[in-house]
Amino acid sequence: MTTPPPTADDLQALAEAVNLAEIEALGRARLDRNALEYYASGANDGHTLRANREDLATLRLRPRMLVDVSHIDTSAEVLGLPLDFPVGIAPSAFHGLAHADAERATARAAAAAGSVMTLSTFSNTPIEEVGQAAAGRLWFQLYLLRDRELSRAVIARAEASGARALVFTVDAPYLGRREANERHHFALPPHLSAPHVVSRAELAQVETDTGSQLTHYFQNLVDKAFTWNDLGWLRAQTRLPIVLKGILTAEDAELAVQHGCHVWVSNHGGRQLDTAVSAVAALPEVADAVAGRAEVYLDGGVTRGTDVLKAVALGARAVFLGRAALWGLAAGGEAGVRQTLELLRAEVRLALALSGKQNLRQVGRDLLMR
Ligand SMILES: Cc1cc2nc3c(=O)[nH]c(=O)nc-3n(C[C@H](O)[C@H](O)[C@H](O)COP(=O)(O)O)c2cc1C
Ligand SMILES: CCCCC(=O)C(=O)O
Repeated sequence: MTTPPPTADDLQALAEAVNLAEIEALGRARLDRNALEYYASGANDGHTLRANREDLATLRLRPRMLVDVSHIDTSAEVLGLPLDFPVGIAPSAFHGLAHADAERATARAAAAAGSVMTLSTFSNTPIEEVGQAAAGRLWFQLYLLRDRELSRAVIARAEASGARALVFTVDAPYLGRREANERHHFALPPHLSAPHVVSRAELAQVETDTGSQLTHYFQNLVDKAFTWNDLGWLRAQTRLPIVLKGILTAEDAELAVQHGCHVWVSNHGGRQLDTAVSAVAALPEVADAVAGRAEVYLDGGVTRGTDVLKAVALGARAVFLGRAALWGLAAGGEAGVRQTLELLRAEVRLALALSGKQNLRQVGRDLLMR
């Protein structure tokens, strides 16, 4: 099914939304079951999905008073790219389920907000088009395919399209079991495809009567044997910085740094190994292990300016939005993602001021209760 374009009333409701939770409700209401369950689901019982948010919310702040906060600077930098505030878009598959403009809309919103978009290997839009829309504010997420030649071709296309980093996802050799998608046989609607990896004709041949089309399709495409020893191969394919997405332990953070990579703390939005540690709970040990030798980012459960500050306090240079961006896209296309980012930017600014901080460089672990 195609999600109908947002009406004038939808866009009015979006413009009046005061927080990301309201945009989420608007976005959810516009999606059919197939799309909604795909976006919303976590693996199995959803413990990690919930823990990402709960653990962010329960961390307590230690604000300082009587600081001159008449000027607040929210700016940040990721791999040399200046950001207006420390929030980017995490890679997520299939933006075409939310809006006809799909990844182009998300990219335009990220560019307009001074953010950065990470395009998924499983996008519905070819990277060449997204690169144009992102105006230099683009990273590319790589799933390493068993077909190494196809992987090489995709990496070359990402470079040629202006991507500034390769985000290599390491937590999904197999797709976690999102049981709602299995129960209701998730499938990409016929008007959508995944142009980096597979043709619509191939997709149509995937068996769906036994579960999620996605699971079958993914399991066949992705390389499950890739290890730390193979990273040299990947390094040789690109001159872009490599970010390993899905790191949750000090041990793997150390290996990532030894292999010349940056570190993205994530449990894939609770969609992979259920009961894995929440992203924010994993962040301190990862940041300590990295010890300034590489950049550290986080995603998972970020919906508030205070969430952003807490991640920065624990060592993240920036955080990334997964579902929040998708809800915005569903609620109102480019305008919805833009509104999501602008609300969050304002919250980051206010949270800094009320914490007695003028900029992100002043945000450290002393902002948090032990
Ligand atoms: C619908 C959906 C699709 C996703 N697709 C991808 C993907 O293609 N590649 C990837 O590395 N991560 C993917 N992720 C994980 C996100 O990049 C991110 O880690 C996660 O959504 C962050 O959690 P949050 O949704 O609570 O912000 C996806 C997440 C969702 C919700
Ligand atoms: C087949 C695309 C997989 C996308 C993904 O990573 C997810 O759904 O979490």
